[in-house]
Amino acid sequence: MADPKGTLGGMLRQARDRLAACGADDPALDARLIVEHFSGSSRADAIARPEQALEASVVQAIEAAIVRREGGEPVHRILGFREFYGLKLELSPDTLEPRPDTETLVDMTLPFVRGVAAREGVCRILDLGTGTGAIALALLSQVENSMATGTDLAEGALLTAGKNAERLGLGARFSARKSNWFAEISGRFHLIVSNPPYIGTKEIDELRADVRNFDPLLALDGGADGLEAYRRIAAGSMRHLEGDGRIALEIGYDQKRLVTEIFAVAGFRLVEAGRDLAGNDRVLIFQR
Ligand SMILES: C[S@@+](CC[C@H](N)C(=O)[O-])C[C@H]1O[C@@H](n2cnc3c(N)ncnc32)[C@H](O)[C@@H]1O
Repeated sequence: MADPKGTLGGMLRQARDRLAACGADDPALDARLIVEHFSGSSRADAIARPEQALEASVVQAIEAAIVRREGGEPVHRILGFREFYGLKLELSPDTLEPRPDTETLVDMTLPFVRGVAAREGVCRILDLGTGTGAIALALLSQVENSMATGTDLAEGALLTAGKNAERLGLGARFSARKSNWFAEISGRFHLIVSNPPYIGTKEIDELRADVRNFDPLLALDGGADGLEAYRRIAAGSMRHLEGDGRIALEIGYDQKRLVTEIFAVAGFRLVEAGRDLAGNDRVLIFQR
């Protein structure tokens, strides 16, 4: 009989037990993601053929991934990709790992993007701080007559976003541009979206270790009170938004009132607010 450590089922059990012992939030899921990724197997394989033998190099790669996970590295950082809105997005050290909560922002803006695309023939989107390209690419994947510019200050993020767009067949409708918020942007857009850094500088140390140690600081640090990016985005939006355009923002759970005030001073009113999967205030949509 094959050494159970070298079989698909045995490896899954071993990975799950080790990750449970180190306190991972969801050891069964992490084990499955790691084993499937490095062995090229599927969930169905694990059910139908648990005795399937794994090559020594595959066992080694899985072992190495488990050690990284035991050390606190998030599972998607180890795999190098994360699913967002049904899209497989490559990650890099310069990109935030896109979060399921951000899908709320995509859900809430899709009807507007569809409406503009149907009415005007095209919807132009600006995604400020695009990271992996998550928000822009999700919208482009859902609405054919749309195009997006994704900006970031991190060149590594722009490279990754561009690669994601190409791999997903969205490259012709996505352009990545290095810009400090609006600094290098010209023209007007129907929709400005952003999930900017919104954690106050002093609160960064209090974040969970897996966020603090593996998401890039540039993606997290929103300045002294966490609101610096919103001030910059509010200040530039009037010049870059079409007359009947919308601004859709992800916010921290306690920032709704303050961000609404910042945009009111810049001439925008709140037209919609949404909560995330846990019921926290998470998305604000503004227009003139
Ligand atoms: C919270 S992450 C969001 C990434 C992505 N949009 C998402 O939702 O997964 C914020 C992004 O803003 C970028 N960023 C930070 N400061 C910036 C600036 N001054 N100008 C443009 N982008 C900036 C970061 O590099 C990071 O990619």
